[in-house]
Formats: sequence, structure tokens, C-alpha cells
Amino acid sequence: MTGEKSDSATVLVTGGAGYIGSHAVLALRDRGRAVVVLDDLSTGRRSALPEGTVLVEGDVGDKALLADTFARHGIGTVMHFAGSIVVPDSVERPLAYYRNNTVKSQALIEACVEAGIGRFIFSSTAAVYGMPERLPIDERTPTKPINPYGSSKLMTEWMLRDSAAAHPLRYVALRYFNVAGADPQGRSGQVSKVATHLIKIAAQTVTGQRAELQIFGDDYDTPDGTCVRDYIHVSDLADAHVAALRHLEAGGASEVLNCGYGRGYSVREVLAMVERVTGKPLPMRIGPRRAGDPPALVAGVERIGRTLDWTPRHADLETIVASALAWEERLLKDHSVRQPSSPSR
Ligand SMILES: NC(=O)c1ccc[n+]([C@@H]2O[C@H](COP(=O)([O-])OP(=O)(O)OC[C@H]3O[C@@H](n4cnc5c(N)ncnc54)[C@H](O)[C@@H]3O)[C@@H](O)[C@H]2O)c1
Ligand SMILES: O=c1ccn([C@@H]2O[C@H](COP(=O)(O)OP(=O)(O)O[C@H]3O[C@H](CO)[C@@H](O)[C@H](O)[C@H]3O)[C@@H](O)[C@H]2O)c(=O)[nH]1
Repeated sequence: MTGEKSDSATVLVTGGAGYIGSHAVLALRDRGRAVVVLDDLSTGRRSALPEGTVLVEGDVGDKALLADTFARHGIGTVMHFAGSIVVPDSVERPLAYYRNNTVKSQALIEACVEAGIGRFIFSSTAAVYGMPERLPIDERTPTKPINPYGSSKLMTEWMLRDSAAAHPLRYVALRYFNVAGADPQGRSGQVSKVATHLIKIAAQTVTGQRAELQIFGDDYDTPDGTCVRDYIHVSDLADAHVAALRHLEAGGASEVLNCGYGRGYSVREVLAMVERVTGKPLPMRIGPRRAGDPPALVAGVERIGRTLDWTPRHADLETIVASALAWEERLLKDHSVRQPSSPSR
């Protein structure tokens, strides 16, 4: 491809100081790949990065900074994780989400096109599907997001699709289902100021940071009445990014791929697993439904299976839950992993 950087070039990981991005940094570095992280540390932490990782502290929408970073570090591929991720927050502050997720992604894609960077891997989400009627959800399912977060991500997918048609740019958009768990070696995990994800909240309850957990509705049309989700271990997801990188480096075509295991667990099943792993009852009660929750989301995984050389290594709920609990305990004991991201925040 005209102007495309060579295969061994450095990978720029935007949002690399965050939960999923930091696991991608680990996966890349474990394979000897050169990595540079661009992060504004708004929700990320410097301490999430392995020692020696180059961190450019700044905004992913800053085109001058991007051009300088691309040139200075010989960037050949961008993995774009930076963004705002809280669905209810996106309903209250839609324009902030369109700015941080869509407008800034536009600047990043444009900077890539201008610099001749021909490979782009994007963190998309199952939220682009909205409330699908049929399971499993394959990539041909109509995209009908029901909140600004999902719309902000879908628009970035469209920008990538149209840019790839017009410019020497190839991309993989990975639509993540429910990401959970932590690095098996305990090097990173989820740190949230305000946790919203089920397994994170369960881990906080187990460690006594919350008195109890609420199940948001048990009257759904699902086998046990609680919502069903496809939970994917964050380290497997990170490996999927490495596989997507290899796919693009080998000359592979642009793709939109679901990332999940194709297997759903109900909220009750997840909580039963937490109790099994800890050997203790988990204080919980049934609460009302949470607005906007689809009853069931399970990924169709045929396409990722045939497109990428990706074999999940942690595809069972017990491993996911146990790693999340181990990380939560480490967070409580070891102040250094919680250190504030920068003195000004
Ligand atoms: N966590 C999930 O379940 C989930 C599901 C689907 C998709 N995703 C997507 O995965 C990506 C990573 O999510 P996460 O869970 O790791 O969230 P996170 O908040 O831990 O990570 C986001 C990172 O991006 C950085 N960031 C945010 N805005 C920035 C900006 N303008 N400039 C530079 N850096 C910026 C933050 O400081 C943080 O380090 C997001 O794009 C999210 O939409 C996450
Ligand atoms: O305290 C809690 C928290 C969650 N839940 C339920 O647990 C399930 C999973 O919820 P959560 O962990 O918040 O994830 P989702 O709402 O399914 O959303 C995640 O997964 C989606 C893809 O499936 C992504 O699009 C989103 O970005 C990501 O946050 C849902 O049924 C929730 O109602 C509870 O019952 N109690």
C-alpha cells in the first residue's frame, strides 16, 4: 500500500493507561512489540503501564501532538482505546460523548491518513446493536444503538469504513461484548472511580467495599429471569487485538468483528460463580430493572473465528471471576496500583 509503514513499526495505543488498553500494552510487550501510549489520564493511570513504557500524556484529538508522536516514534499502526465509556453518563451528557468518542476519533483518523498510517484497530462495542431480537448476534445484525455511547462508537466505525474506501487505510473494528477479569499475573485490572460493571461490583462487595449488590430485575424473558451477557476475559480480548494487528500486517482486509465467546451467562449464574469461588454467600437483593438493559446479548463468533488467528486462553467464567477477585484484593492491599494518575487530578 502506498506510503504504509513497515510491519515492524511501533504500535500507538491510545487509552493505553486504561483498563482494556493496559492489557493490550501487556499483550504487545509480552510479544516483544514496540509500543507507545497516548493517554490524557482522565480515567487511566500511569501505574497501569509496565515499567519502561513510553507515555505521551495528551489528548487523542490533538492533531499537532499526533503528527509529532507518529513521526518521533515511527508509528505504523494505531490501536484506539481512548474514549468515554459510561452508558448512563452518555445519556446525561451526549455532546461530551460525541466530542470525546466521535469528534476526537475523526481527528485521529485524519491524522493517520495525513501521515500515511495504514493500519487502525478500533475499540467498538456490542452497544452498536441496541436491543437485538435474535441470538446469537452476528455482525450482519442491524445496528440500532439505543444510547449516545453506542451511537458515538458506531459513527467512528462509519468514519473508518468510508476512510478506508477513500484512502490507503485498513482497519479492524472489534465490537466487544462484556469485558471482565484481570491479567492472570496480576499486572493490571479494572480501577473505576464509580464502578458500574457487574463483576467489578461483585468484587467490591466480596471485599467489603459495598454492603450488598443489587440484581437489576429478575422478571426478564430469560431462563432465570435475569439478564444474559457474553463475558470475555480482558486478556483474551487483548490477544484478539494482537491477532488483528497480525491480520492487518499480513495484508488482510478491513473487518468488523464481534469479540465474545458465543456463550451467555445470566446475572444469577455470574453471582453463583462468585459465591463458588469465594466459598461465601454474597449479600444481594433483587432491585428494579435498570433502564436500557437488553435482556440478552450473546456474540456470534463465527466471523472472528475464521478471520483472525485467535484462540482464547481464559474462556471460562470461573477464571474470569477469580482473576477479578484477585485483582480487587490486590487493589485494596497495594496502594501503589491505585496511585493518582497525575498530581493535578
Ligand atoms: N469496558 C467495557 O466493558 C467496554 C465494552 C465495549 C467497548 N469498550 C471500549 O473499550 C475502550 C477502553 O475502555 P476501558 O474499559 O479500558 O475504559 P477506561 O476508561 O479504563 O480507558 C479509557 C482510557 O482512555 C483515556 N482517554 C479518555 N479520553 C481520552 C482523550 N480524549 N485523550 C487521551 N486519552 C483519553 C483514559 O484516560 C483511559 O486511560 C473504550 O473505547 C470503550 O468504549 C469497553
Ligand atoms: O450492580 C449491578 C450491575 C449490573 N447488573 C446487571 O448485570 C448485567 C451486566 O451489566 P454491566 O456489567 O453493567 O454491563 P452491560 O450493561 O451489559 O454493558 C457492558 O457490555 C456492553 C456489551 O455487551 C458494552 O456495550 C458496554 O459498554 C459495557 O459496559 C446487566 O444485566 C445489568 O443489569 C446488575 O444486576 N447489578
